Amino acid sequence: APPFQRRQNATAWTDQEWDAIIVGAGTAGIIVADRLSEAGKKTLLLELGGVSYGITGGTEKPAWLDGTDLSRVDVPGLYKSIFNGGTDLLCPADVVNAFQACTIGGNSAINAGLYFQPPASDWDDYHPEGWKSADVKDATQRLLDTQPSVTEYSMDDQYYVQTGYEEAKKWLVDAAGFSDVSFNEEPDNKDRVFGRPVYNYIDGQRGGPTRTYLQSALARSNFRLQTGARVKHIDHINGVASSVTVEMEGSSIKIALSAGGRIVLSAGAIGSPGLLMHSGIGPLETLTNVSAAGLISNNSSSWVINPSVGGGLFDNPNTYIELSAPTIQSYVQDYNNPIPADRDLYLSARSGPYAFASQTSAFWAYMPNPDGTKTGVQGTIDSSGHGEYVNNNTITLNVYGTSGLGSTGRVMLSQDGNFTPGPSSDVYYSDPRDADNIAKFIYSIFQALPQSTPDSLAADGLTPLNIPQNSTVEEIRTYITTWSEYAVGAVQHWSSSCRIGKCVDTDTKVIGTKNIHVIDASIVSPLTVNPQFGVMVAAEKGAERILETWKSGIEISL
Ligand SMILES: Cc1cc2nc3c(=O)[nH]c(=O)nc-3n(C[C@H](O)[C@H](O)[C@H](O)COP(=O)(O)OP(=O)(O)OC[C@H]3O[C@@H](n4cnc5c(N)ncnc54)[C@H](O)[C@@H]3O)c2cc1C
Repeated sequence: APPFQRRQNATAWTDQEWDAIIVGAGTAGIIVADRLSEAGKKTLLLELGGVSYGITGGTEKPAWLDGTDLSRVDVPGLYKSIFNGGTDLLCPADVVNAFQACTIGGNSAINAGLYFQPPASDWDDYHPEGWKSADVKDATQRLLDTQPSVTEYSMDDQYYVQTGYEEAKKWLVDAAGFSDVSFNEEPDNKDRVFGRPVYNYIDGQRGGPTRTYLQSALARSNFRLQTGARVKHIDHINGVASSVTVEMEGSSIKIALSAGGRIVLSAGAIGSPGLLMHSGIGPLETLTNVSAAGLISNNSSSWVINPSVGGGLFDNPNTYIELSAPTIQSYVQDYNNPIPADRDLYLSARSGPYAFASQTSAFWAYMPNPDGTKTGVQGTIDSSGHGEYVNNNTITLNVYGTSGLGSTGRVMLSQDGNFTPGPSSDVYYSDPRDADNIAKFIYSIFQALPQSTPDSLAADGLTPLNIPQNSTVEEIRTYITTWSEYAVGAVQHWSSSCRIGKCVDTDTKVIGTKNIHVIDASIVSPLTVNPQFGVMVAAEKGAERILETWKSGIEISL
């Protein structure tokens, strides 16, 4: 049994009634469960996956970690190896049609750990009253107090693998005029800024809610984490939930809520809308289709019709730009066979190239729109090439579109009879303005590079290999919107599919229901930065809202 089973509430948990049932021990779910259990609520956290970090009992690891208490999850430098498969950490195919983690910590157990505080404008411009930057200020502070953001991740305070950083700085700061900033000191400044990435690592290892919030929750006797428990649907009548139906080891069981109890879905931006739809909560047409297959247990007269469930699904459109310079020395962290000196530096001192996920710099800008709005763009520079461009002098710049984009899709259920939730095909570039803005941005920063072509590389400075430096805006636009190994790939930053003010109210309660909440990436609008920091703020704020409405004695009766 994993070590955590010793402390928590362990007796006959399936026969008990719970004040709060949280579905998904991921990035947001762990935080919500910790805060509700801290407030005295009897809290059950259900996770379909299993162990991940060494601290949870995770043992998946390369041989060079044998004899340590680390799993692959703990070592930041093993981040990219997740894309090679062969792991129990990822979601089974019938859970979500996307590349996502199903394990303790959710995607925070497999992500790169980039941990950027969203600028205040993300809350002020894109979220409703009650969720403006002033409203989430305390939640943000609680988050930072529990899980700091760090720029110095290598425990010896050195930076490694820096040739790409140096060249990028020459390009963007010296030639293009971006400001060189410390992102943690100026989180609100995201217009033409360049700097070193910041991460949620702790003492040279992966951090995140599993290392922080989950540990405090596990020390409480009114809390239980149950792994291997897949929630199939919520049992409710007209939005008043009484239990959840869970599949465990092949059998189906019902776990009951206590009177006045709450269900919180934290199954991720694809999973949570999917679970609502499977429970008879969502757009009428979807419910009708699922129901025709016999998959919704409650009668149509007790459904909750909410057309915004699954609507507005967002992911960053991205393009890889391969960049070469004579001064660049690329670096790839190897899963099985690290360079011995780098391995020893990590094992003995949590330092060196394995102490980070290989992003050496990041930058942001906004593109102004004629209607006064602005479209965010982000660049992240990695330590090695990609695809066909993997020689020693090559690094990869990943350019994303971020906040203010117009393109969104929705969570759809598969038509193969399983009704597996996944993204619709119009997530990327369905609004032509997005591709225009991103192409114009790439064009503008290319103007600050030395003149070069892929066949005649610049003698000094960076040469783009897959998109020529002298491309026109139109050529860049075509490149970024045409599928290739470098363009129109999913970043897997799914969000915004059950937004605050549309799908859930400002207390995170699903509109039309009495005691069913969603708190995860679903409720957050597209952010200027990588999503996890904002998702964690939403978890702190969402838990605060739930406790507030609980305190004020809003009665829930059947
Ligand atoms: C490869 C990768 C790299 C990334 N890198 C970064 C990064 O560096 N920085 C950043 O900010 N963001 C990054 N992201 C995105 C970020 O990790 C996610 O946006 C964030 O973790 C989402 O949190 P969440 O709480 O919404 O869901 P998740 O963390 O996905 O949690 C959902 C949980 O619910 C569980 N679950 C789902 N369905 C059920 C069910 N039916 N029953 C029980 N449990 C269920 C899942 O197993 C999972 O544990 C990355 C994502 C990926 C995939």
